[in-house]
Amino acid sequence: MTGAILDIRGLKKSFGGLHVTNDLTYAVRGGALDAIIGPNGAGKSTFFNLLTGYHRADAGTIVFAGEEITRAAPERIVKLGISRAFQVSNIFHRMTVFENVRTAVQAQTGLSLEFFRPARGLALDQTDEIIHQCGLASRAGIVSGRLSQGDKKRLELALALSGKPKLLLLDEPTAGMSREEAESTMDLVAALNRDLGITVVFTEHDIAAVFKYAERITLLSRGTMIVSGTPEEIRRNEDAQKLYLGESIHG
Ligand SMILES: Nc1ncnc2c1ncn2[C@@H]1O[C@H](COP(=O)(O)OP(=O)(O)OP(=O)(O)O)[C@@H](O)[C@H]1O
Repeated sequence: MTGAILDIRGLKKSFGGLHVTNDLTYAVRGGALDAIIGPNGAGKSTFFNLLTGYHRADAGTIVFAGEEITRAAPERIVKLGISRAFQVSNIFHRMTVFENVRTAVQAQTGLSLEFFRPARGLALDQTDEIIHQCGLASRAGIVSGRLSQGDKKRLELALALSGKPKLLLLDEPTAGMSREEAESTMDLVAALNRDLGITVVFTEHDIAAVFKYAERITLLSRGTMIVSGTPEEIRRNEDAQKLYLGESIHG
């Protein structure tokens, strides 16, 4: 793919005898907002674990922004610009929204705010900016444990932004949300993609969100890519219908 920010060829990973990632070739255009779908156990999380260096591939290559990262350590991959917002929350629930984001920004800069005043000012500016970008300004002083599900997801996105990512990986960003919260969360993801130019790849079981927001959809099953295309192409694809979508998108 020309203009690909992520280029994956022949990626393989097995656990015991189970081929969880099975000769996967996949590319993402810089600036894209793409979805990965598939049944439970299809290998979506494992794929993200390989991308972030949490698991080591058995074979194949992963190239990100022109650099091979197949065997890179997680810290190196984060530094190069891949950030992941987890399905399971990363938030410190007793801290306020502001304190959570400031802590993440501070961890990213690696400087102590207590001893280095210019760094402190920069970190506070960046904290404010991220809180605004994520629509959390009116929640900045609230203890994070008290946030609604939708606002918790906004905070997770804010924490992911602290690393100034080029590529954001989202595990089921609308899991456990009402329809309104899901829409509002995906509107924010789309805004971060459009306004900040961050490439986004998200996994999702919420098919309505996938078809509304994704520019390209890739269906995985048993660790293999079954089909990848525009929402319209996936909607019309017989394998996608048979393996995953069933009747759910006809209406
Ligand atoms: N560390 C591991 N050791 C052994 N098996 C694993 C490991 N991680 C994942 N698996 C297996 O790999 C398969 C794919 O799991 P994975 O979590 O990647 O799927 P998924 O598509 O993300 O599923 P879901 O939609 O339920 O989140 C499953 O059969 C799982 O049990």
